[in-house]
Amino acid sequence: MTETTTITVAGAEPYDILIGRGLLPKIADQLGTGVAKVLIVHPPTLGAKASALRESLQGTYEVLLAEVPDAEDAKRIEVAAFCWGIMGQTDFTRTDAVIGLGGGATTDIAGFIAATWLRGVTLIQVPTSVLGMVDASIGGKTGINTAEGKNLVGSFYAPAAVIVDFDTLDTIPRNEILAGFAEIVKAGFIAEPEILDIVEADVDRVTDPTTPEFRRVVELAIGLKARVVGEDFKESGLREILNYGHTLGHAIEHAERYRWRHGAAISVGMVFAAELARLTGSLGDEAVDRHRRILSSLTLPIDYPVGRWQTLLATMQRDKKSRAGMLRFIVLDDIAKPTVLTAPDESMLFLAYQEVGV
Ligand SMILES: NC(=O)c1ccc[n+]([C@@H]2O[C@H](COP(=O)([O-])OP(=O)(O)OC[C@H]3O[C@@H](n4cnc5c(N)ncnc54)[C@H](O)[C@@H]3O)[C@@H](O)[C@H]2O)c1
Ligand SMILES: O=C(O)C(=O)C[C@@H](O)[C@H](O)[C@H](O)COP(=O)(O)O
Ligand SMILES: [Zn+2]
Repeated sequence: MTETTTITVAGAEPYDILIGRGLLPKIADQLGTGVAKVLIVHPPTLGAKASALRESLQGTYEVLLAEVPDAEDAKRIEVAAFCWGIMGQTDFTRTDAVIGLGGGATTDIAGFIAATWLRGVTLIQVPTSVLGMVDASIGGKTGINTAEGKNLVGSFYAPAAVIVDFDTLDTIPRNEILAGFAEIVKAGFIAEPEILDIVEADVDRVTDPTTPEFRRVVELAIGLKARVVGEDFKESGLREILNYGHTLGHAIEHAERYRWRHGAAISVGMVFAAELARLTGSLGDEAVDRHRRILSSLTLPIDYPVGRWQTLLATMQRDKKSRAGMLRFIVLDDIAKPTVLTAPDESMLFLAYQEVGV
């Protein structure tokens, strides 16, 4: 029997994150009373798990399935409209509930339709990827992409519960585990250096979901995310630290038409942010090299073609952290000392980019 860890996210409407194994039967407890219909939003890869979940809830609830496209292809307005269509045709009311079952892209679109249908219905997030477990399913950032950029439309909408069940990882491809580690390592660099030590000690053990090392780093990353979003739900300050590596990372995802994994793109983005901090004099060589060593040990990319700079710069201008046309980056003064760098000189940005450029 595996122990269940419960982490509560503070805020106007606090909610629990349950972490462990064999937790899917607990979903019914989290739905509360008064729910009649449940819509499970899932990608094709999670079809069998969605059907099993439907079986377990059927009888108590009327369970509907919305199969959405895989990965980033789900984060489109047409997919939201498809889900709203199902809800409209089945008289889905304000007391019904949405379950997001899948990776971060699925939980982002599931959150978005729950936030917008009738201006908000109950949402339970059931992440099935490492990245979804440690980051995307927590904190209520929901959203879709537009032609101009990533996550440009969305809302802050907290789930009623997050169920992190490691049993759901039994089908996850190895490369998706490693992509998820980019966000775990991000948590290490911005606030939880113990994560970095554990990854450095044995990368094979820490990336094996059956080991205590895996559980430890996942719980550290979840704990950090829960603390940060509990304090600053709408990203008016502290929450920006969770965007470490994302300014360039999102621009790379957009430039690559989402063929790059989110974790891979922010891996390059973190090395870029580290190089930027080295150029401003706030981060030493060893800390920058540590970024490269750790991310490479996870087989994550640490460079990108140098000729794409102008395209990336144009996309970065639309980043949500920009203010009055000024670019802002999360950088480190040291490991676990994140800060905001506002309007760095364009020549310095290009110099930092050349350091990651190939
Ligand atoms: N809302 C937030 O706070 C937040 C935070 C971080 C990332 N995100 C978003 O999350 C997304 C990235 O998340 P992701 O890496 O989980 O991507 P994803 O949802 O695309 O999942 C990655 C791949 O793994 C597959 N998969 C997931 N679980 C599986 C399982 N158990 N078995 C087999 N296959 C499985 C998916 O079908 C997909 O092909 C991006 O869109 C990113 O912007 C959001
Ligand atoms: O929760 C947050 O806040 C984050 O920034 C977490 C990021 O890992 C995540 O990718 C998020 O979706 C990025 O947000 P955005 O506001 O830059 O779109
Ligand atoms: Zn991210």
